[in-house]
Amino acid sequence: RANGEKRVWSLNSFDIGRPLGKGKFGNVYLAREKTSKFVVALKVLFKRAVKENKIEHQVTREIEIQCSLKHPNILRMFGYFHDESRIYMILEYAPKGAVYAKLLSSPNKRFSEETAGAYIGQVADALQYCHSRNIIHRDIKPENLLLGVNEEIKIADFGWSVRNQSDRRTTLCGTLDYLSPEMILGETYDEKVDLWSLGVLCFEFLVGKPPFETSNSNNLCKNISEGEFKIPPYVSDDAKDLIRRLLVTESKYRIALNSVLKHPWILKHRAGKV
Ligand SMILES: O=C(O)Cn1ncc2ncnc(NCCc3cnc(NC(=O)Nc4cccc(Cl)c4)s3)c21
Repeated sequence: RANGEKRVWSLNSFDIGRPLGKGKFGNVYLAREKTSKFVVALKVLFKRAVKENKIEHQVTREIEIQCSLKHPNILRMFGYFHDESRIYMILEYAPKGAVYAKLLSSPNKRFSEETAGAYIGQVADALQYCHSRNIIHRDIKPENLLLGVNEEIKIADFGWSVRNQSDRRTTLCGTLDYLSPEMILGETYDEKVDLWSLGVLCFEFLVGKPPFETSNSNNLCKNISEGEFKIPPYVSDDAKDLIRRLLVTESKYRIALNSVLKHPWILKHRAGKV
């Protein structure tokens, strides 16, 4: 809209297409806005499920945060609306789907150094943008990364993002693999938790599994808080160096994002090396 006034949306503004993904709180559908023919992804959340899980505050915070973010590597949220039983998020459509699916279908279930380097550089770019706005994502993992029309990374699902204060009230669900030591230990934390997750993501892209994976979960917490991990020999020395600078248990010693963006391994695989 020219003067940016908030348009009021409703379900009959859209033609609904095939389901794109299924979630615990509701599904995502391909959709097309009737007048503009603009294609979007429509995430539907059931109000009852949101209420039962006491995550209304997370949904409102996500909408507030994601509508304010505009970056090529962050999935846009164009708006939202609700009816008596559901909340709808109007999202940018990522035509090349989930990074997670691409990782599973890659040879040896891992990416080449070129692909991994390009993706990690784009995630670092998007995180630098978020942190400059005092926003911590807190849930960086392959499941929350999508791919745009040119295979560019789109960080999605700010359901766990917060403004920069430690908010330990929300019990974290889903995989613990990506949790930083300070979060595991319930200490106060800051945006450096995203750096830890970036290190876990880099490891998983290059190795095909997260660094602290073990059979039973209490060892997992021990391994994470002690930061013990082994990087296989086929990983390049540059990539090993970056992983080791990100997976540092003491958060204040983790490499800063602007140094990540200047790291030799990232510069080598940056598209166009801008
Ligand atoms: O592979 C897929 O995911 C399917 N897919 N394929 C293409 C594609 N293009 C765009 N979006 C897709 N999926 C939606 C991604 C999301 C973005 N933002 C979200 N936010 C959210 O879920 N919030 C939320 C949920 C439950 C509770 C709470 Cl508190 C908050 S989900 C797409």
